[in-house]
Amino acid sequence: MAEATRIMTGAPVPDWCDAVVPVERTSTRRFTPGAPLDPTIQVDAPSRANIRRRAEDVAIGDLVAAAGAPTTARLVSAAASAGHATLPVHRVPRVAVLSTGSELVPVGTAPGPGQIPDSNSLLLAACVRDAGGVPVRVGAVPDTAEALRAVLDDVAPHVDLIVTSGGVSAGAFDVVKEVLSGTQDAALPPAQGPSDVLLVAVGMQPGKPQAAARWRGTPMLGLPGNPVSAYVSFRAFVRPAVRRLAGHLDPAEPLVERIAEEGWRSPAGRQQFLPVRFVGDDGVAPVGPGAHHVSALTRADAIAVVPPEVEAVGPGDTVRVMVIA
Ligand SMILES: Nc1nc2c(c(=O)[nH]1)N[C@H]1C(S)=C(S)[C@@H](COP(=O)(O)OP(=O)(O)OC[C@H]3O[C@@H](n4cnc5c(N)ncnc54)[C@H](O)[C@@H]3O)O[C@H]1N2
Ligand code: MOO
Repeated sequence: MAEATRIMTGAPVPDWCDAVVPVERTSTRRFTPGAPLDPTIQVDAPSRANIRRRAEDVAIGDLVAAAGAPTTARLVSAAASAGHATLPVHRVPRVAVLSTGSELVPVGTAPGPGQIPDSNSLLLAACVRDAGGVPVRVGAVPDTAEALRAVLDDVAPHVDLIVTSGGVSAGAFDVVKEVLSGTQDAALPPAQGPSDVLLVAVGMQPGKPQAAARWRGTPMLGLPGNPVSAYVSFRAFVRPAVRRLAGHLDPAEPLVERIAEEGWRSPAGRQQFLPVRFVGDDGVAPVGPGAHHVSALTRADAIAVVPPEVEAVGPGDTVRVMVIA
């Protein structure tokens, strides 16, 4: 003969009880407010059944959230359950995105002769969001040093990173290069202009011309203007920076291995970033002859990253790819 008492889900278990039986498995069937409890339990109660033990989820000293872990809804719940009303977190980085080019018109405005829509500022702003930052989209800035300097002065104090597109190559109007190289600003101290300037040709294709600097102390990355180059450069250089600023401990792009279904050529001495689509379970193939066109990116599932010493990828070769989420 055993004794029983009524208990609701979540209530503390009296210390003389050693099991909990769901009401629908007793002769009472369901609790009715005010009705007397039927004293007869018709089931065998396996010992310890339906009792949640103290610390069975998390014990004192268990790790609930590792440093650098993303503050997901699940992590917030676990921390709250362990009694943490606040957590030390990294601020979501604010990233200014601006395009340079006097040929650019805002998206939605019909381009005249010699003009094109400023697609890069939308592309890069969306990439910043995907990377976990807040984009501050400045839009297009004409190719004059005065205009670019004024915009950089304006945004630098309010953001954690500035990303520009265009104006870093060898043209006559390569304005990012001009203002960073400081030819006109040799006398400006770093607090009023550029410092730590790198204007480089990176051994990659596309994306060869790149710039890195600080503007009035704020980090700045200058990407090439060609839209596919801008996208690939964002994935290679900017996304890891945004993730680092957001507090990720391992901000690098993960590469996964796939098998080339078709072969393609790769430039000697440059790391190739080629838009590819997934084929079958583990294959990839180039998206087509227009891989340097921005519309090709919409058909791509990943970017194949081919090392500089490889001049041709053959069918059946293993290639490493960055997946486009
Ligand atoms: N003499 C040389 N010319 C070029 C070289 C070189 O080494 N020597 N490099 C080539 C490479 S590689 C690239 S990439 C481009 C990059 O040059 P810039 O970063 O200075 O880019 P821009 O000339 O400003 O623009 C290139 C191309 O992309 C279009 N563009 C620019 N911004 C946008 C935007 N916001 N949205 C859409 N499209 C944009 C721009 O109109 C040009 O057609 O230089 C090569 N030349
Ligand atoms: O390397 Mo450029 O970046 O050819 O497109």
